[in-house]
Amino acid sequence: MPSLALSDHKHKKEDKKMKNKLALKNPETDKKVKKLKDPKVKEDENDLEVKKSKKKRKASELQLEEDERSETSSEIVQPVDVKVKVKVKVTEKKKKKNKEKLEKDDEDEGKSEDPNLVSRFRISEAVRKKLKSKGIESLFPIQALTFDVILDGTDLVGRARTGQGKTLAFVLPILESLTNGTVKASRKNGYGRAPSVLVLLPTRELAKQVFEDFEVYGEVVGLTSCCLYGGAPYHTQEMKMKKGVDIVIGTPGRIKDHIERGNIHLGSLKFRVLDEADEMLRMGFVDDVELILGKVKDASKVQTLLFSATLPDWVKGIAARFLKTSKKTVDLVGKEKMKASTSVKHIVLPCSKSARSQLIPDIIRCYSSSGRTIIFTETKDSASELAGLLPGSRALHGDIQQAQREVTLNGFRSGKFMTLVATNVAARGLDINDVQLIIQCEPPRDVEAYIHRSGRTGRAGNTGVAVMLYDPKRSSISKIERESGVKFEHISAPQPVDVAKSAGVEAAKIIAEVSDSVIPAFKSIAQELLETSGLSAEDLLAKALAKAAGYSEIKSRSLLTSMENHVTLLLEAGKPIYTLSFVFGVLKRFLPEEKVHSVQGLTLTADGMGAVFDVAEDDVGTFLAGIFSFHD
Ligand SMILES: Nc1ncnc2c1ncn2[C@@H]1O[C@H](COP(=O)(O)OP(=O)(O)OP(=O)(O)O)[C@@H](O)[C@H]1O
Repeated sequence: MPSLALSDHKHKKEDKKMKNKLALKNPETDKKVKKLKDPKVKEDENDLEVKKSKKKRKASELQLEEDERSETSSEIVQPVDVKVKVKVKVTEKKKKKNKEKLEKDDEDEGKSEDPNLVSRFRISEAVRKKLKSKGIESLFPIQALTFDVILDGTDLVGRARTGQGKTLAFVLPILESLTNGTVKASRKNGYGRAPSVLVLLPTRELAKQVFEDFEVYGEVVGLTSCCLYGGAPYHTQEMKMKKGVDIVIGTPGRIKDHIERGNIHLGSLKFRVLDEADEMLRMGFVDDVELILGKVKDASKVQTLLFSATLPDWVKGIAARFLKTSKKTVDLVGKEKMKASTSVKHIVLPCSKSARSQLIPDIIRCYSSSGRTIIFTETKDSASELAGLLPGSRALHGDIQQAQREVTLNGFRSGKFMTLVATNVAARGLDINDVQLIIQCEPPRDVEAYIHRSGRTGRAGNTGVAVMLYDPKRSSISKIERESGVKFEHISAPQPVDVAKSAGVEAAKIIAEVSDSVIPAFKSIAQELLETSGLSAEDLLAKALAKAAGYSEIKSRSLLTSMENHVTLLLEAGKPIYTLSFVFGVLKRFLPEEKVHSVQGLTLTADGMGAVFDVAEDDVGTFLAGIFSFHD
C-alpha cells in the first residue's frame, strides 16, 4: 500500500521509491482465493482415497487368488485351445461376480454400520421407497433424533443448523403417525374432512416448499395437502378446503383469514407445527399465531412441534406457553459457539455502498464456482436497484406481485438465471439446488438473519461460500461475529487482474470448443494482424482471449472501498492520531481543498498511528507530491 510518512523525514527516500510502486499489489487475494477450496472437500477426497485403496487392496487380493487359480487351471487345459477359452470365460465371469460381491460387501459394510438407515425407523414401505427415489437412504441427525419422539406423541422443540433437514424431521413422523401411528384411528377421513395437521411458516415461498414435501411423501400414503398464503386468490383455496384435506400449510395471515371466514375448522387437529417460529413472531405475526393456536379448544389432544435453526430466548417463552410441559427439546446447536452453518466458508470484505455494483460481479466470478448466487439487501428498493444494475439477475421481495415472485423463484430454481437479489423474504428455509454463493450487501441487523441468509448455501452436507460486505465507516461486523460464533476470513476485493485471469480460463475453454472449420475464413486476417500489430502470436492471442472474456482494459481497484480506479494510501503519523478531523487538518495543510474532500473511506489504522483513505488513481501523484513538499 503506498504510504505517506507524515513526520518522519528519514522515510522520504523510501516514499520516493514507493512512488514507483503505485499499483496496489494484493498477494492476500491470490492466496485466499486459493485457500477457499474447502479443506473439508479435501478430507472427503482423502476419505475417498482411503476407501478406494481399501477397495483396491481387496480387489488385488481377490485378483491374486484368481490369478493363482487360473494359472493352475491353465496348466490343466493348456493343450486344448477351446478349453482355455472356456476357462477364461469362467474366470471373467467369476471376476465379475467377485467384483459385484466386493462392491456389495463394501456397500453393506457401510450400511450396516449406519444407525440412521431409513429401514431402521418405523417408516412405511411406500414412504421408504419414495425417499429412496429421492436419494435418501439414511436420516440426518435431527431427523433420527426426533423421529421416535414425535411418532410417540410428544411435543417437541427441534433445532439444528441450516440445511440439516428439519423439514423432513417433522414431515416423516407426522405422515407415519396419521397413517400407522396412534393418531390413525381418530383421524378424520372422507369428503369435507377438517385438517389433521396445520403447519405455519413465515413466508409464502417457504410455505410452498414445505407443502411440496408434504405432497410428495403424503401422496404415497393417501394424504392430501393444501397450501394457503396471501397474494393468491381465496376462491381456489376455499374449494380445496371444502373438499377436505389432511394437511394445511400456510402463512399466519391467510390462515387466520380462512379461519375467520369459516373455511378452516381446527376441531380435528392432531398436529400443529411452527416452522421458523422466531421469524414468524419477529415479522409481527405474533397476534395471528396466538389467535390461530388459541382456536384449538382442547390443546391436550394436539401435538405441537416447533422447529428453527435459531431459537432466541424470547421464543422459548412462546414454546413454554403453547407446548405441553412434557415437551422434549432436541437442540443440535445448543451452547456450541458456532451457530451458523459449519459447511459454509464465511468471508467479510470491506466495500463502500457506491462500489457494490462494480464489485459484486467480480465476487461472483471468483467465488460462485459457476453455480447460483443469492444476494441479500436490507431494503426492497435496494434489491430492485441492484438487480437492475447486475445483468442476468432478478429481484425478489415483498413488493413484487405474488405471481411474479413465483415466476422469479421458479426461474432461479430451474437455472434460467443464476443470480437472485432478495430481501429477507428469501432468507429463511428456502432450499435451492446448487446455490454456491451468498452475498450480503451489509451486515444484517440481527445475528439470526446472518445465520439464515448464509445458510442458503452449504446445505445437506454440501459446501458453499458466504461473503458479507461492510462499509468500515458505517458498519461493524463484530456483533455478528460475536453472536454467531463465526470466525470470519477477512479478504480484500478480488483484484481485477485476478478476475480477468479466471475469466480468461473460461474464454480459453470456449475458444477450444470452436470448430476448426472457422480457421480458413479467419486465417488470412489473423496473419495480417500478426504482421501489422508488432506483437508476438502469444500477446495477440492474449488480447483475443481478453476480448472473448469481455475485457478491453483492466481497471485497478482500491483495497479499502473496493472502488475502481482508486488507490488506498496509508498516512503514517509516527504518533497517535485520535480523530479523523486531525487527519483532514493535516491533509489540508499540503493539498488543495477539493482534493482533500475527494478522499474516500478515511479510517484510522488499528494501531492508531496513522490513517488510510482512498484517492482516485489520477490523484496519487498529487498526494505524494503534496506530502513531499510538506516535508521540504
Ligand atoms: N436424510 C436426508 N438425506 C439426504 N438429503 C436430505 C435428507 N433430509 C433432507 N435432505 C435434503 O437436505 C436439504 C435441506 O433440508 P431442509 O430444507 O429441510 O433443511 P433445514 O434444516 O430445514 O434448513 P433451514 O434451517 O435452512 O430451513 C433438502 O434439499 C432436503 O431434501
